[in-house]
Amino acid sequence: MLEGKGRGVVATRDFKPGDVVMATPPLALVTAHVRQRPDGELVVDSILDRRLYGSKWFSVLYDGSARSCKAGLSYAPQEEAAGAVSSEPDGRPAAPPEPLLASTSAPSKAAAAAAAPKKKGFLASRGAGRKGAGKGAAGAAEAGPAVGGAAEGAELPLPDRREQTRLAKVVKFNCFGDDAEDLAACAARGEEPRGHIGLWPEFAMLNHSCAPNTVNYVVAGSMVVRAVAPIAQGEEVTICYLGRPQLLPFNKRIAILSEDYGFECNCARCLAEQAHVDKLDDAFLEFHEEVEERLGPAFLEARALGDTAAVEEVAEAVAAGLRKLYNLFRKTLLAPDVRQYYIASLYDAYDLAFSCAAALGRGEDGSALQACLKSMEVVSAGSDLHAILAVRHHDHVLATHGPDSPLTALARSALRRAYVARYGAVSEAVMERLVDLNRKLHVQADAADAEAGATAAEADAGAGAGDVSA
Ligand SMILES: C[S@@+](CC[C@H](N)C(=O)[O-])C[C@H]1O[C@@H](n2cnc3c(N)ncnc32)[C@H](O)[C@@H]1O
Repeated sequence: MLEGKGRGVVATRDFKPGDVVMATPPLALVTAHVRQRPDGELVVDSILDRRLYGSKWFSVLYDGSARSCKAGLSYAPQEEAAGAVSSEPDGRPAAPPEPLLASTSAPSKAAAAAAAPKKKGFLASRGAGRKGAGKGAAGAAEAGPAVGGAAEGAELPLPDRREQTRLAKVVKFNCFGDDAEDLAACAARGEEPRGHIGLWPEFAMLNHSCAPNTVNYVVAGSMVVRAVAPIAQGEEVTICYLGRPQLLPFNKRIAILSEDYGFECNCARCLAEQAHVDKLDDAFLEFHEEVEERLGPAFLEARALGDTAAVEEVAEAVAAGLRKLYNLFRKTLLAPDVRQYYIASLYDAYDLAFSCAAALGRGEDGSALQACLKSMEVVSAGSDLHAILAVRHHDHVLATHGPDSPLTALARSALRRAYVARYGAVSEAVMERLVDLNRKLHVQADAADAEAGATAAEADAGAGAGDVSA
């Protein structure tokens, strides 16, 4: 039990960055094609179909009520024989269930009715926060039989409506999903990455921080949680529930966590940002709004129209806003760690600076890259974005300063730190392979971005809307 948080996970020994803190199989798992994230209701259906609600986990997992957060857990990790997953006491299948493909199952009426409204509340809907997360079923090509799971529970009667409602809430508050596994690692293993959503009960015991000390992702159906900072014995192990919104200012993060998860975030980052915002004279929150509501949409429109002058205007406004805030940071003598939290919460502004530089054909924006990379190290170490930004930053510094520069050596160390946090202490050869795959991924993503811009511009030109030069 942790003050104000219900139950949580506490380290029973010291961990260093890259160490695996937890690797645990799912109780239920639904997969889909890459870039699609199945709906959480399919997890409810999978649990009902396979009679997995017989698991003891359903009597102890958080269901949104304060009472359920206090239920005692008699969980003791099983001694694992040669890595086998043993299970019987908690009703978990002896082997991880075969994932149910989203395309094989249409939600049952009962479960759909019982499931909570499809809003953002599924932990999964925030996942690792990639753009374009799809909901709903996968393409049929992958369809396969829904097998495995709960043969031993097949005699269980279906739960009544009230119990089904609770089950849907347990899924809502405890499941996790993403629109892909780690793309580079999948490519290295020759696997097709897949969108997924599932319930990993031990993992669901982890509480949230906006600057967590671990990163998590799915490997072959299991949830892997890796330390991204030193974790001392007795310290709480935290994950981030937010995905991409993790990079928003504290007021937005707090609102999402309160609305979707019903708690007030008191993590070190939220407290630090909140405590200092008065000193910044509202300039920080106003600039963020300006980027979100005016400059971001103006950039997209200008890029689609190929209006270079308008892109330039946006670039200048973003640069001026960031300069002004830096001066304020300096004047108000924000401590470096607090300043770093603010910089992380200005991620969208740096992202826009990148996009403007790319649309104007200027290549990488070195200072924006550095700020983004530092932000990742501080609040989102080991994330997929961290791995990609570390490569971009390294390649930019190498191209600008050459292989013998001390700056290139520093960039190389930052790259190594990112890869250790995400993939563990892998050999140089494996790291090189992963770096190369991530490099290709970001080149592809940039090309797709540019193409999207060009397509929009062509559509506009077709409608007689203007000059397509970008
Ligand atoms: C997936 S559960 C995590 C485990 C939970 N503490 C329990 O006892 O089952 C998510 C819920 O834990 C609580 N929680 C998680 N992180 C928290 C935090 N940083 N501060 C307060 N409550 C938190 C909230 O009630 C949240 O909805």
